[in-house]
Amino acid sequence: MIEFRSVTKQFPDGTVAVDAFDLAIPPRKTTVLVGSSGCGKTTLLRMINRMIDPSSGHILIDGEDTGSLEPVKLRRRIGYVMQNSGLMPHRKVIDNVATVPILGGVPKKQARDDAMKLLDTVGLDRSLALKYPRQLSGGQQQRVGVARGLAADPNILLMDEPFGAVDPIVRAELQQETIRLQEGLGKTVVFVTHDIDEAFLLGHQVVILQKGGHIAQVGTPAEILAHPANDFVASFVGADRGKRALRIQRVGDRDVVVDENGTPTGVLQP
Ligand SMILES: Nc1ncnc2c1ncn2[C@@H]1O[C@H](COP(=O)(O)OP(=O)(O)OP(=O)(O)O)[C@@H](O)[C@H]1O
Repeated sequence: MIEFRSVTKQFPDGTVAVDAFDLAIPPRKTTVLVGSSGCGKTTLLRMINRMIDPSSGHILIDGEDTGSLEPVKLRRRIGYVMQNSGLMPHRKVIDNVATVPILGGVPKKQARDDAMKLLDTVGLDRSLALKYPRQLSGGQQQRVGVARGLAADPNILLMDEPFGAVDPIVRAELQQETIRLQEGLGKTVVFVTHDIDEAFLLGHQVVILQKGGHIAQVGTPAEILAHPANDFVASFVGADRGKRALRIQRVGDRDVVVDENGTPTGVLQP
């Protein structure tokens, strides 16, 4: 469990990126922080592993105040995947994945063996291990980024717009992989996106943010769709424009579900 308790971040230039933020992030589930540009998503994510320190308030991981932990050690316990993969361009794929465990004291050979297995886990062919990041496609690089995030076998995986820069087809594949990995490995995933469809697809818990890290609504996708908390949320999820408004159409003896354009999307099961 990760808890934000009245967390505020004011940058030295006076910008208040996050203002008195409270949130409980349940373990072994995916929580998605979603909101438009500049609302404080990345700042919130980076405060979990202390890449950014809060100006006030506390972040607890399993009851332990992260402010009292050594940032470097904390970071080794928490996987981090960023947009554009953030890979080291002059290191081979295998070394990109194995570096953090080696820094953490795992013998080199074992770290490389583990890294090979992680390539399997994220659906990459082992033949890519000796290539350099620039020799891989954008989607493959993101998979390496995920493998690297998992390399220290962290309980928590932070993912900052990890699929923002890949094309829609690869993005859909990577989203499905993320669901599969989260379910299979039981990690606590905190995922940042500005895409509400991605948030609803991946999130067990979805947090809709407004500027200053203010929470507009927290809930499951179903709860948010069923009862948007206010006009901002209704607009953000598209409910005010009739988006996602499915209707039932009787066809003979069956009920067909149609979308806002009247296009059939499925058949209701008895
Ligand atoms: N180092 C910094 N110094 C000053 N202001 C900053 C700094 N980092 C972020 N900010 C400001 O804090 C606010 C929140 O930024 P943050 O990057 O957390 O937003 P975001 O929701 O992740 O945006 P995006 O989706 O564009 O990445 C913005 O107004 C941003 O300009």
